[in-house]
Amino acid sequence: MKLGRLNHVGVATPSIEKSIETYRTLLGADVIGTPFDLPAQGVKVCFIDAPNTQIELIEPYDESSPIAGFLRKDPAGGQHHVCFEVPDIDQAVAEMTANGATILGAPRIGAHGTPIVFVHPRDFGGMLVELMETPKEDH
Ligand SMILES: CC[C@H](C(=O)O)C(=O)SCCNC(=O)CCNC(=O)[C@H](O)C(C)(C)COP(=O)(O)OP(=O)(O)OC[C@H]1O[C@@H](n2cnc3c(N)ncnc32)[C@H](O)[C@@H]1OP(=O)(O)O
Ligand SMILES: [Co+2]
Repeated sequence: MKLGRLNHVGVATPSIEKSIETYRTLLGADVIGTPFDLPAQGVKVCFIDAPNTQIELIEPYDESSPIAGFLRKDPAGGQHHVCFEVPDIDQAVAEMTANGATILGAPRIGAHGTPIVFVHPRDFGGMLVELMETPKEDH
């Protein structure tokens, strides 16, 4: 398995619109596209651009969303996960599992249209890690 770039930092928010305003006003940041829903993942998503990575703003799609649970603990939201790219998600899952990591569920399609998985926070000292297969055009 080869660790790829830091694709994004996931930031939970109760309001993507308000967070966009904050990133624009305080950081002069650009928004990539417009917010979009990922019902299967329970989130509304919008990416903030940065030169070498992105901020992934994530808002609960509904009350069953993992982000709704996160906001119940931290109503203002905050840093939720980091996402690293890997060349082959299945190989990464197999190797990490063999090394004792707890992979949360089977790979599914994430916000960039490629397979993703999450690794339990306890494997990384309390940090939720997402692995995302590098888009083919970026190989
Ligand atoms: C997929 C679309 C998009 C993309 O990039 O493509 C996204 O990134 S969507 C992101 C939203 N989706 C997910 O987060 C899916 C993975 N998350 C989960 O499976 C759960 O949220 C899980 C397992 C991390 C926690 O769920 P659980 O119901 O167990 O929540 P608890 O509140 O009971 O927490 C248990 C334990 O984990 C700690 N925890 C929870 N969330 C986080 C977090 N974001 N970062 C770090 N730690 C977290 C929580 O504090 C508890 O710790 P404990 O020591 O047991 O008190
Ligand atoms: Co993510």
